[in-house]
Amino acid sequence: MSEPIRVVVTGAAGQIAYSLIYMLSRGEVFGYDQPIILHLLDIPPMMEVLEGVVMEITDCALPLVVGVVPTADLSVAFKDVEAAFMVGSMPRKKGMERKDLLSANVKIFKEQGEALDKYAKKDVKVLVVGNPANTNALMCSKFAPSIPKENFSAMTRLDQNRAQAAVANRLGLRINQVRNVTIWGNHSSTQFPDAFHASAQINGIWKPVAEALNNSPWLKDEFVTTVQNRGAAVIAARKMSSAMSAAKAAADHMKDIWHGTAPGTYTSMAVLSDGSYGVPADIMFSFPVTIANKQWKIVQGLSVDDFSRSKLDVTAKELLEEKQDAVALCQD
Ligand SMILES: NC(=O)C1=CN([C@@H]2O[C@H](COP(=O)(O)OP(=O)(O)OC[C@H]3O[C@@H](n4cnc5c(N)ncnc54)[C@H](O)[C@@H]3O)[C@@H](O)[C@H]2O)C=CC1
Ligand SMILES: O=C(O)CCC(=O)C(=O)O
Repeated sequence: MSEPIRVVVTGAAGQIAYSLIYMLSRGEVFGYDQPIILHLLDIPPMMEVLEGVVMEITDCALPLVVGVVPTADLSVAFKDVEAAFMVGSMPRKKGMERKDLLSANVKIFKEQGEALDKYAKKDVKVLVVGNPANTNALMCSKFAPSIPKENFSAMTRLDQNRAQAAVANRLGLRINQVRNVTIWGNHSSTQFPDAFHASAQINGIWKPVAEALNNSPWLKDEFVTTVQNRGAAVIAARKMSSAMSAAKAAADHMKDIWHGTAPGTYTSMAVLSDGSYGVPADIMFSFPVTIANKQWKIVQGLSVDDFSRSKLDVTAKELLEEKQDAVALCQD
């Protein structure tokens, strides 16, 4: 067995963490032979609830969990961690847009960025889940200057999973018979779910999804709006935001960072824009990426027609506005 790694989950007493911790503890992310020490951070009023979560982890009798550190202290939570799931923050309620959470949440990511900078391993991989995830990730990285910016990403994998599932359902295929659906931009209702570069396996042969769907207008309208608004639809139905699917997506995202993407496939994550595809630099924008040796690379050379261009521009504009607001909030 390898040496244990330290993994922090923030918002550990909350609903996403409740599903995520189990997946991590089973070995689904870091490997079935990788022991872990779980660092579980929440705020002081949640310590009793967190104690209950710790009891349950113990009672699961999970061989890979060799230590659990529940805490409300940032210096303990981030000490020597190699992977960070930044979930802890307020979720939106019915009728809110995710960016409405900026004023409530961004300072959490400022403070926790500073703590990562001080206490975490310098090669820590940081996944921001808490909304508005892209801009929180940007600010978190800005307040952790000693950690490479490339180590920070924000989660759009849930949107990708939703999009992949929607295409598979439409074509009557299994989920693994659809690949390379991309989410561009913000984890918000301006995101652009793009199946124009995706493929579907039909009768054993991979072909473009657009061809499989006979260039159906669905790909430009209902598919896009359904994925954009899926989070709100879950809130309307459940009266709480998505949690099981969010935890699964967080696990998928970090698993790809740890083990890489499969040949011929790519995945979506919000990473620091370098100006690829005409996207402004220095915002956390979701791109298609390949990953090897825990390093991502933006997939280059995908065609962007006028329809896609206008979608990319709208979501980039929103991220620039969020960034401006976040910078102002973090100056207070
Ligand atoms: N990027 C994505 O695709 C998704 C993002 N989200 C976001 O994830 C976040 C968490 O969602 P849930 O787990 O459902 O919320 P929740 O309310 O069930 O849990 C959040 C937890 O964070 C804790 N928390 C609050 N401030 C904290 C701080 N400063 N430090 C540490 N912990 C703190 C709370 O006490 C609570 O236990 C929300 O912002 C939500 O909008 C949710 C689903 C998908
Ligand atoms: O929609 C929200 O604001 C919370 C959950 C979420 O981000 C999602 O379901 O995509």
